[in-house]
Amino acid sequence: MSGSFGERLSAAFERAGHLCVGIDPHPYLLERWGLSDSAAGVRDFGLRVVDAASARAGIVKPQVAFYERHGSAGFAALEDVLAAARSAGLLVIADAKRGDLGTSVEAYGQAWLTPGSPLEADALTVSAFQGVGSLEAPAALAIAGGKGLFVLTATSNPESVGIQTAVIARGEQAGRSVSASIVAEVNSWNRKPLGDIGVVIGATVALGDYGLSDSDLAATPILAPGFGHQGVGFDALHTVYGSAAHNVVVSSSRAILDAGPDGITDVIRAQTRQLAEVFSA
Ligand SMILES: O=c1ccn([C@@H]2O[C@H](COP(=O)(O)O)[C@@H](O)[C@H]2O)c(=O)[nH]1
Repeated sequence: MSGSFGERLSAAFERAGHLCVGIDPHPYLLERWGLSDSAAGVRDFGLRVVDAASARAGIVKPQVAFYERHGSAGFAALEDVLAAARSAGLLVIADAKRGDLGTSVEAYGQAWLTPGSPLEADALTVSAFQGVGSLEAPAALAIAGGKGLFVLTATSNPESVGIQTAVIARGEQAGRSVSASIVAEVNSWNRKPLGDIGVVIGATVALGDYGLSDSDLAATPILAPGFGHQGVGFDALHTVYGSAAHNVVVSSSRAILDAGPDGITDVIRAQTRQLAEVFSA
């Protein structure tokens, strides 16, 4: 592995496009895939998705919660899925949404972003509820080691609107929305053309409602759930993200996984093609 996370993400976009295949072994999907709702089932599911994604997409995003359901055996399964994805040359975003402060959040960073660690991924989703500054240690670790973070900023779920559009009352970010303050602070860690510390901005949101504009995101990687099962079509990409669309990791889980083990390769191929058309239009 060489280069910064931003460089590796740009290379993945260039090589394989912007699709990020979600690895979300929901119980209903395990049943549909003929697998048991067990650690062995989620392991098999993850490995099959990795196999289908490799050579057809550049990025995968395992949803850690579905592995954590199975305790230590689930984490062992996840370790195998992460290792298989990375050795297949896929960029891996662990969707674990970790957040804390001081040495505790530093330990989360070490768990997911240290080269050679059992749960090594290329990037980790994190929460800034304790302040973006609380993420300093994992951000420094990521930047030093060629890894990335994606900070929850304007999430795709409707329940988030109140808290994420709330206006900051005190401190250096006073007057900005919570989302805009997260973007401003994250950007202080980023360098052009594409930084290592990204944000999660769902495809279901309108940037303006959050006090954001596409020009704020010129060098910021954007992890974008909300496509497919949550209702947004790929053709909305430029409308939602404007000039920042070229930085978007287009996350799609159930809209791919619903195809089952026999249909998944065709769906990944089709979604990759659709996205390439959106970017070339
Ligand atoms: O704002 C957010 C942040 C994360 N997610 C996660 O992305 C996938 C979406 O799955 P779909 O099946 O494509 O809807 C899932 O793992 C969520 O936990 C999100 O949806 N929104």
